[in-house]
Amino acid sequence: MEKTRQKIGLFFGSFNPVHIGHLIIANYMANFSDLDEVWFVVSPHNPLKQKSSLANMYDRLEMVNLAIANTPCLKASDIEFKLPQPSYTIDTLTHLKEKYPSKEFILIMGSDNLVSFKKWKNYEILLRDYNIYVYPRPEANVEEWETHPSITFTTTPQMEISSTFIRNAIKQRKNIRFLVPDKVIEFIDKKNLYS
Ligand SMILES: Nc1ncnc2c1ncn2[C@@H]1O[C@H](COP(=O)(O)OP(=O)(O)OP(=O)(O)O)[C@@H](O)[C@H]1O
Ligand SMILES: O=C(O)c1ccc[n+]([C@@H]2O[C@H](COP(=O)([O-])O)[C@@H](O)[C@H]2O)c1
Repeated sequence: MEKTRQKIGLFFGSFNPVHIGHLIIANYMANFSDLDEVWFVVSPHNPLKQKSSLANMYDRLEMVNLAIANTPCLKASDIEFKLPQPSYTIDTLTHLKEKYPSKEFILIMGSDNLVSFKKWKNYEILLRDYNIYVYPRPEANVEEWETHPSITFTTTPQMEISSTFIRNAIKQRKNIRFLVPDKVIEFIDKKNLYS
């Protein structure tokens, strides 16, 4: 019997650091959609973001790995570490498609990303060649994309925190337990990150 292509959802981010907002989305998509796996693609440098208070990419990758340990449907990818920076999603997807020809890659993004999507490099090609699963984020007006054939809107539980909030909380010596997995907190403490 012919095996269907494995469907991989790609969740791109700085993960500076990874938090339960990211983890809830990734695990939900891997379990409650037609995706087989979700890969966290750690971006060394987001083309639309400032570099200040950005932890080293290897530390960010390690924090993702600690967070998803023992969860086979979730993986971390360092594919962008070897590509020219800043990392443009279209280039990463082209590279992944060549490296894993038997897999189908689907982009996962929050509706907030869709609002600024026209600023992304070659966004028309992205839409032509890939499917995108969009999950809801607050106050994002995505009306113009609602009937696009490459875009599927999903429902996911929402947890409104951000890495910025976590970094600020650490700076103010607040307790971030339950917002970030314990193993990641231990790593942040050990490496003295964001303080
Ligand atoms: N609480 C959350 N729930 C769902 N998605 C989120 C949440 N926080 C961030 N995301 C999304 O996850 C992806 C990766 O996020 P990123 O690493 O930039 O984290 P962030 O929390 O938005 O970071 P920062 O506060 O540093 O800008 C982005 O597409 C972002 O929109
Ligand atoms: O390819 C682009 O032009 C592009 C522009 C902005 C963002 N991205 C990707 O989207 C990811 C999430 O973006 P953000 O701003 O929500 O953190 C980021 O890590 C990049 O991989 C990609």
